[in-house]
Amino acid sequence: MAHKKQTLGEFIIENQTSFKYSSGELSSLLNSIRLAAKVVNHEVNKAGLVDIIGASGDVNIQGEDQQKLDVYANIKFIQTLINRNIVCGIASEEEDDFISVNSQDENHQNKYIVLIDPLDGSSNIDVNVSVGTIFSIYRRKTPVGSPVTLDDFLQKGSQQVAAGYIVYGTSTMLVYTTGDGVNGFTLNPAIGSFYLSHPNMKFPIDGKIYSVNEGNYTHFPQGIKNYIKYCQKEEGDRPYTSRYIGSLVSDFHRNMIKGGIYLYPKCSLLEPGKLRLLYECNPIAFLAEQADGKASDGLTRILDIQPTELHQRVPFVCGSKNMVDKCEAFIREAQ
Ligand SMILES: O=P(O)(O)OC[C@H]1O[C@](O)(COP(=O)(O)O)[C@@H](O)[C@@H]1O
Ligand SMILES: [Mg+2]
Ligand SMILES: [Mg+2]
Repeated sequence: MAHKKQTLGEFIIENQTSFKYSSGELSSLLNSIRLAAKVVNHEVNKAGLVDIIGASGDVNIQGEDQQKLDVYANIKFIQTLINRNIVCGIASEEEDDFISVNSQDENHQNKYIVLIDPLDGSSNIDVNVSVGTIFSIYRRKTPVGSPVTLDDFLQKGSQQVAAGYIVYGTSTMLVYTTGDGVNGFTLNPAIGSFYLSHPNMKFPIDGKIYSVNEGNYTHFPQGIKNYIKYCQKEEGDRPYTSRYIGSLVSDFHRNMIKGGIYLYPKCSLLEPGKLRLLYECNPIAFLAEQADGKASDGLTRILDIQPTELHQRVPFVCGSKNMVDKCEAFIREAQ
């Protein structure tokens, strides 16, 4: 059956022309991400058997203990992109600063930058719960041939040319958009190819699942507390079901398929929230909107936020449109 489905490689080439700036460069970049995803997937799948479980002993710029798999995935994605000379700059959750790739070489005509969360859901690595990788792609702003600058990375999410994630779960899937809808591909481990399994993915406009770390409830803003109470109230089609995996990619993926809302609000413990705008919220928000869902910081559309720092955090509300609208209404009301 699998052989009848289109492979990711075929899909990328076939859809190249629908891409505004189609020059083949973006296709090569997506293919490099596809390759790195397979390499990391191979390591994730045998996590219990090789020395890839646990902390690496290092701390990243966010003050978080880097897990061995964070470091491994970070190296594999960066190496794959640099070795294929396919980007001019890379930023990663696990790197303090952005990496300028060969940009001194004026012949270096590459025009794309990539921002990655190499391993999302790090707290779940050791307990065999699904984790992911998130990527976001922009055209550089600075002229080709000149060194990339921070400005190239601090672009609004609305400027993304492509975004996606890989979820390493019961099956491994790569889901992405180039601004022309969202498509999901499942890896056939026996053949080592991704096949189009979820064409044209769409958020149900409404859902019955809410995903939030309720352990932080007492620290949440009043509007969020009111919305969570609303989700739990015995009324109409409520209470909703609480589902929280603790891996943004996996919670988002489930909610996109079944209908639901994910919240990581600001709270007095974590101002202004935990998730990073550039390589978590922007790519997930781009996918959400391309799948008829919605994403904001509770008030402002995520893709309209002007970034000011590489690792800045923002509150995040994302999912089925009607549910996000409702949550935002509670936030505005409480304000
Ligand atoms: O444990 P908490 O505070 O609920 O946070 C869980 C959230 O943090 C994250 O793990 C942050 O991502 P990283 O694992 O890439 O740092 C999200 O995937 C997840 O949704
Ligand atoms: Mg993450
Ligand atoms: Mg991470």
